[in-house]
Amino acid sequence: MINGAIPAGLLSAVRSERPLVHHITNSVTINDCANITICTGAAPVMAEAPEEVAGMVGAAGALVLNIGTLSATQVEAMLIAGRRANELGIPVVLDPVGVGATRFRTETAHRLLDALAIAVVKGNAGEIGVLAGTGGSVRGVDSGGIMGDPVETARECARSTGTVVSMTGAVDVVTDGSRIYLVGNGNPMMDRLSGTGCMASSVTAAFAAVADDFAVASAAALAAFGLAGERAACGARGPYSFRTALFDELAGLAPDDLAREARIEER
Ligand SMILES: Nc1ncnc2c1ncn2[C@@H]1O[C@H](COP(=O)(O)OP(=O)(O)O)[C@@H](O)[C@H]1O
Ligand SMILES: Cc1ncsc1CCOP(=O)(O)O
Ligand SMILES: [Mg+2]
Repeated sequence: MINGAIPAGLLSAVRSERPLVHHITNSVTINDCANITICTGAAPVMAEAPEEVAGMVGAAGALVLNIGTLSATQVEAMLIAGRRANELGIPVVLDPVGVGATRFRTETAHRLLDALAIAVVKGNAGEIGVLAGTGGSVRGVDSGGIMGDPVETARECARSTGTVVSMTGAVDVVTDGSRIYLVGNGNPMMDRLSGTGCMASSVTAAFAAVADDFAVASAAALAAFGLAGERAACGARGPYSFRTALFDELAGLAPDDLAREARIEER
């Protein structure tokens, strides 16, 4: 297990620095992403007009590119914002929502990975399997699973893309291609809501904004989000009361709680 003081320190840093997290994201979960960013302790802004994204990202601590409801104009905006973020050294988190489901999504994900220095790719197992080229299936935005070993899939994706890969699931796998972190926090209720994957990217970006090590930041973010999910599940009557509790529990999560209850195993 990695020492809980590490994720706890990052959560404290998010709360004290309150970084701005610029999102170019989908129209389904955009409000959830804004609010989970606030509950983490950071500040969200959603801006996607090509005319303003370079200006906006200049004030940000991290940039999220989420391809959930893509359009050609959004791709243009992602490239402009991503290039400016790279010039300024601002970490970029790519959420390749539904990659593999259509040619447009797959081509766009590869185009972003080729054109930009992406710090973290955060996706579900199917999405990471597609990007790794090792076999993954995606139906709509849902993972249909992967061929082979999850750790090897994530590692291959990290190596082929040159990014930190954060692959979510019952146990999250985070790797930079050499180090492997397995995050055990979370609850199956998180899989019964649309948007928990997108929110995981927002939380990851908030942590990346205050970190130098994006693999550790990604694992810490998933531990914090997963721990909020564990606590939220306790009193929930179903997916929607769980959803409300998920925001409340993350907002109320103290760094000391995370220090004690984060379950991040280094392989
Ligand atoms: N069965 C599960 N047990 C615990 N946590 C889960 C489970 N399924 C998903 N999660 C958590 O829910 C979040 C979203 O993951 P996932 O469902 O894989 O993403 P997506 O919504 O992109 O398909 C992650 O933080 C992950 O750890
Ligand atoms: C349902 C849906 N359709 C396009 S984007 C989106 C949300 C996907 O969110 P998540 O991957 O976090 O469940
Ligand atoms: Mg997703």
